[in-house]
Amino acid sequence: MSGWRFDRDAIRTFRFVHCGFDARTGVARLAYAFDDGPEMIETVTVPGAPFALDDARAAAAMRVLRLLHLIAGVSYYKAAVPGEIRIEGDAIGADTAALLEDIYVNGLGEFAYRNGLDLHGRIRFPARDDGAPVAEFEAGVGTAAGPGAHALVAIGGGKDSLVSIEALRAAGVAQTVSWIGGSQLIRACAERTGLPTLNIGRQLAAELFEFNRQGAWNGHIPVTAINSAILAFAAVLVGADQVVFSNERSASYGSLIEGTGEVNHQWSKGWAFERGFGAWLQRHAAGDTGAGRISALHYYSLLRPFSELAVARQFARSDRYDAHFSSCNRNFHLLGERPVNRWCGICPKCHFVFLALAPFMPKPRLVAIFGRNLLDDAAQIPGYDALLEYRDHKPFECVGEGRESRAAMAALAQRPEWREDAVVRRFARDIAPQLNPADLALEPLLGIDGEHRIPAPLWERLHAHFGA
Ligand SMILES: CC(=O)N[C@H]1[C@@H](OP(=O)(O)OP(=O)(O)OC[C@H]2O[C@@H](n3ccc(=O)[nH]c3=O)[C@H](O)[C@@H]2O)O[C@H](CO)[C@@H](O)[C@@H]1O[C@H](C)C(=O)N[C@@H](C)C(=O)N[C@@H](CCC(=O)O)C(=O)O
Ligand SMILES: Nc1ncnc2c1ncn2[C@@H]1O[C@H](COP(=O)(O)OP(=O)(O)OP(=O)(O)O)[C@@H](O)[C@H]1O
Repeated sequence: MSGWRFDRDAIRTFRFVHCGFDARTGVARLAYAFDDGPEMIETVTVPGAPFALDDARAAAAMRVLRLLHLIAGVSYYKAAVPGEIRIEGDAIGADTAALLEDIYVNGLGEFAYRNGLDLHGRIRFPARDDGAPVAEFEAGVGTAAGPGAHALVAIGGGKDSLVSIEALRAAGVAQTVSWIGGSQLIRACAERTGLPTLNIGRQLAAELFEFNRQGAWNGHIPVTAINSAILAFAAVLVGADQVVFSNERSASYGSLIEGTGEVNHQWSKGWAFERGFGAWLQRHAAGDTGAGRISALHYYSLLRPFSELAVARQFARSDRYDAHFSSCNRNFHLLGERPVNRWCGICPKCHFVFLALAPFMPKPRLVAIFGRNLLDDAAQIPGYDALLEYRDHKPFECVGEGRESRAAMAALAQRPEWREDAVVRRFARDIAPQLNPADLALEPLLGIDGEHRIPAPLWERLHAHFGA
């Protein structure tokens, strides 16, 4: 509407206006608006069009697209966090509303904390009255990944997804390495795998950036939830029966903030999201329990049973990606600058990944990857203190638990090649004496956890690969 001005405090309603998919072009359009303001249209482009979908697949695609529309709305909703959410068109069920409330409240946890907002009780998705909530439906999880399975595997350019890709390769699962957005770094890693690739386009509505300039609320959003929904939608279109992410056990634990409690930057990488989202797909898109469902659509994280340290150990077993990968998030901005040499060397992810790999890699190899030794630079001590949860909380980033950082540092303090380095020496002198030595052992943190959604036959085949 011409003349409409963005005023975050005056906005009352966030509207999910409509969503649609053109099977001839592969373009999905997701439309949102505040009050009677202009439509904000995000597009997602899946290569491989035109798509010829039978009735069941077309119906499943529309259901997953609808969920994608509702999840991706979080980027726009956050700009004003109005008190009312309105969904135009068909009403959603109570279980979908509950999943969305979970994603918005927890996925915007860091955003709310940093902006001094309280979203609890504020975010309500209107739902039709379904009667009793639908029971959790996990059927089929244990039977997938047999012959004929085809996985879309998310790749993020870092170590985690590369560990999963190599594990699936070893297990003989057909996989398409898939990513969202235009990152050249991710493309280089994907090409290095030598496997088929799928690069999905995503364009945020230009209005959002304009609203940001006009004073919108801004902050972290649950990007893994959005990427998961995009890949689930793509899986239905291309006929894949699995969507595989690489979120480790450690992702389920947030930063403990005094006076606030736990705030998890990476909530949508955690177990609670995986369970809820995976069960929703099973219930609404897959299974032969009703008309218009495809036979299977399994969503799981292959690394859920492992800690960050266990994943780092696994990654260190091969040097295939040393010259290509980076976990530094500064590579992935939509706008603005990127680090020149893949690792900025000063952010929490660079700090953590260097530390997590150090116990498992020859020192010269690690220093060659990063182009410098982060543990022999006294200027990095405050960054490492936060990782160690020493006089600071764990950073709002995708890093391992404090106990993992402390155990890795303690292991290095025993190694002649590391113990004289500035950050390690300072840990051994000032921090370790205050800790219980029994809590600093590395080995117990490398164990496998039973909580995961990996299909049972696949998990059995993976045991040998992971040396379990
Ligand atoms: C690359 C990055 O870390 N970006 C975070 C940063 O955003 P910034 O403003 O510096 O730049 P851009 O990423 O270019 O974004 C520009 C604006 O666009 C909006 N926006 C972007 C993507 C989106 O999906 N929705 C959006 O609304 C937003 O208004 C931006 O200002 O700081 C932001 C605020 O804290 C973060 O939200 C940005 O994080 C990105 C969404 C992102 O993709 N981050 C991943 C690298 C990331 O954090 N991955 C985690 C997974 C965490 C999770 O799932 O929650 C990981 O490494 O494991
Ligand atoms: N652009 C993207 N498109 C699709 N999936 C992505 C994208 N970025 C990240 N992911 C996926 O999201 C999950 C979390 O990302 P994360 O950054 O932790 O993993 P990574 O890049 O594989 O490893 P690292 O932790 O070393 O950065 C992973 O499964 C990753 O594959």
